[in-house]
Amino acid sequence: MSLPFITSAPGKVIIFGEHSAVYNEPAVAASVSSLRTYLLVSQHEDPEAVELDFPDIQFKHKWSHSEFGCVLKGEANSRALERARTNTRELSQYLIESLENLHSDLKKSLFYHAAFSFSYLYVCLCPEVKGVRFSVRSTLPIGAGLGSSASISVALALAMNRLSGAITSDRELSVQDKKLVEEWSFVGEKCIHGTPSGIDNAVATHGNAVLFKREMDGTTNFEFVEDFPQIPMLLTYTKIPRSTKTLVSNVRELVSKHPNIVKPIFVAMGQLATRGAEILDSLTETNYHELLELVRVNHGLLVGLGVSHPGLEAVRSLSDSLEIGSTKLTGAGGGGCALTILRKDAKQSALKQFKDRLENEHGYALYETQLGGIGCSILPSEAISDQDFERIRILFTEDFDNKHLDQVLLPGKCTLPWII
Ligand SMILES: Nc1ncnc2c1ncn2[C@@H]1O[C@H](COP(=O)(O)OP(=O)(O)O)[C@@H](O)[C@H]1O
Ligand SMILES: C[C@@](O)(CCOP(=O)(O)O)CC(=O)O
Ligand SMILES: [Mg+2]
Repeated sequence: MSLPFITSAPGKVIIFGEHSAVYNEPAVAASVSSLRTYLLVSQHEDPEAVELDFPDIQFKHKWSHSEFGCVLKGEANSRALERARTNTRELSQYLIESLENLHSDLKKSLFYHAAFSFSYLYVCLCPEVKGVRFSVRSTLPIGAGLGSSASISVALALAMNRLSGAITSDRELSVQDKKLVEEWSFVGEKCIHGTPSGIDNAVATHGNAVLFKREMDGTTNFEFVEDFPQIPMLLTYTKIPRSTKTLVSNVRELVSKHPNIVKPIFVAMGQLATRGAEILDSLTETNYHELLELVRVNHGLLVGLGVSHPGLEAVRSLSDSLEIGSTKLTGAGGGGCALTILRKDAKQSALKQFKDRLENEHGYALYETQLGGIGCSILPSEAISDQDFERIRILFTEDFDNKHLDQVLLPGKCTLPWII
């Protein structure tokens, strides 16, 4: 496999059905193609090194390839690895324990899940690869409910399947390629937050917008919402940190305490998502009002699950009082992002007041971004000149702000010939 090459995957916005998606209810999500994770895979100066650089979270770690011997060598390990490679529906307990030893120095840190997810995919997909550096940069806020965990899992899964030779095309990513990326990025999501539904990594893989459902038997069904309408919306990033893993496990506790109360909430959310997908598939002036209603009801149900936050309620109540539209939390909640679908008759003065107050009184960041667009993509080494590589390498090593990354790398906007 010739180096360097780059993979990329978008973030996402869940429009209807977060949390209930984990309990096999349908959910609707759309990619946010302009907010992405980028992974540069390049030659390492040390031929034995496997290095992981995450400048966005100030994390860098270099392993010597021999350190993975505790997972790769020996009969028992080979059998466990074979099982982990063939059965991706649940994580291999054996691998989890072996990798925990390898990462014992990181166990308590924020970086543990990212390093664990990387190593699990590495030992399963391309364990013989060494003398390589994996550098990750995101224009996507991390831990914000926009699917950064899924986006990095997709970028890693695509890169490692490329390194192993499982994905070779230099023209386009086939349906089979994307199925492989979706399957292994789901493993990456599980390493980061335990019991994902799979909607985040499915959207980050395929792009566009999907009505997604994970069946009881673990298989996934999804239909693309073709020609996803560009609905006027605002994304508010509260910058309130939270962990999807914690929020999802809190909901799990609630449903085990009150199954007869919480399960009907999940069913209602699933109904909401199905109706929402129908409306988005054939949006009209009349059913647009119903879309706003579904957003309002979905948020109320999420509040009932205990996954909102006073900082999110500030956004929701301001959008209500200014009558600009309907707001719901998006992603796991607990902070992170809120999605406001705007009324067609929202007054410009009210919109300006909404943005000014959230930015100046709360310190929130607002994104006016399009939904849908390009999913995972790869820039093969043949498409990267030495001059391009030098410019790109600096983007991954120096502290550049997001717009520099987008100018050079954003698929569909930059001049580089990304394969999608
Ligand atoms: N660019 C990145 N660099 C390193 N780790 C990342 C990056 N993006 C995501 N992660 C991992 O994903 C975790 C956030 O995932 P999660 O809590 O599901 O939030 P969300 O998916 O909403 O962003 C981070 O704590 C980190 O482990
Ligand atoms: C809460 C959930 O429905 C979405 C999590 O989204 P995020 O990691 O907060 O971006 C979990 C899932 O579906 O995997
Ligand atoms: Mg996540």
